[in-house]
Amino acid sequence: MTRKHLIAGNWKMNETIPEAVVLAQEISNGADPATLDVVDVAVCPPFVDLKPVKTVFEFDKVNVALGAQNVYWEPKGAFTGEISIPMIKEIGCTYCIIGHSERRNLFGETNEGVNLKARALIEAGIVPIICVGESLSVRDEGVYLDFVTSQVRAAYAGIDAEDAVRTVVAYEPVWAIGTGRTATPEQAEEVCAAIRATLWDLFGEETAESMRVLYGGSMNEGNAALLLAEADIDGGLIGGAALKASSFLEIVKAAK
Ligand SMILES: O=C(CO)COP(=O)(O)O
Repeated sequence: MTRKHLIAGNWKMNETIPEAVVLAQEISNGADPATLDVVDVAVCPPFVDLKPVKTVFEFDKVNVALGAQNVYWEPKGAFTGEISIPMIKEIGCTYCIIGHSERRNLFGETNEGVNLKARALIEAGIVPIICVGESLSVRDEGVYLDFVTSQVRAAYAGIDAEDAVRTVVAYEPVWAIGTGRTATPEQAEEVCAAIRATLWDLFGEETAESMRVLYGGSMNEGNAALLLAEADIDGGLIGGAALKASSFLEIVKAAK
């Protein structure tokens, strides 16, 4: 089964609107249209940057999709400070990251919340990028496969194969995020393969084999090709290296 690679840039809490416009323009100017036909590419800027970034890509007619970094599952109402799925949909998001370890660890996001978000996004036709990954202490205890696969099972509770096929999983070991300490291709593949085995168990072979499992954590232009060559790694969720257009585009090229 050949799966189209997806390279998604998670800009995290970086880039004011003018900075975001410059970065989007650099990506747009540097992107090779032929590569964008064979690799799915998305950027996930902060909420306030979504519209300006969208405008750049639309004006340049460049095939880069837009994603949000978080969302709330209720459609509207008294939820001060939250952003709804209809809002990100209207602005043009086709992806939404959920369950990022920074949200889980710093903002109390739970497996249950991730599941509610996944279901609401699927319902709205937006692709959730469901993040899972273990901390260093969990890895050192040797129970990381159990930990990560139970995060996957919790995220997909009540979701059937027909809907699961429209989702993406991102394996992001917490110890590799922003640390420069990338998982080796073998370490990343071991967990991504275990995630796929879990998806197989939940949804059957055909669905599991057609779903994309990304790796994220200090992925850059120097290590992307080897990570992306692994059988169960279908793309990358890029943090720091996504903030420099040339690095991001090198990773996109490596995903061809
Ligand atoms: O958290 C990440 C993407 O969501 C990875 O971040 P870094 O690429 O900066 O390690």
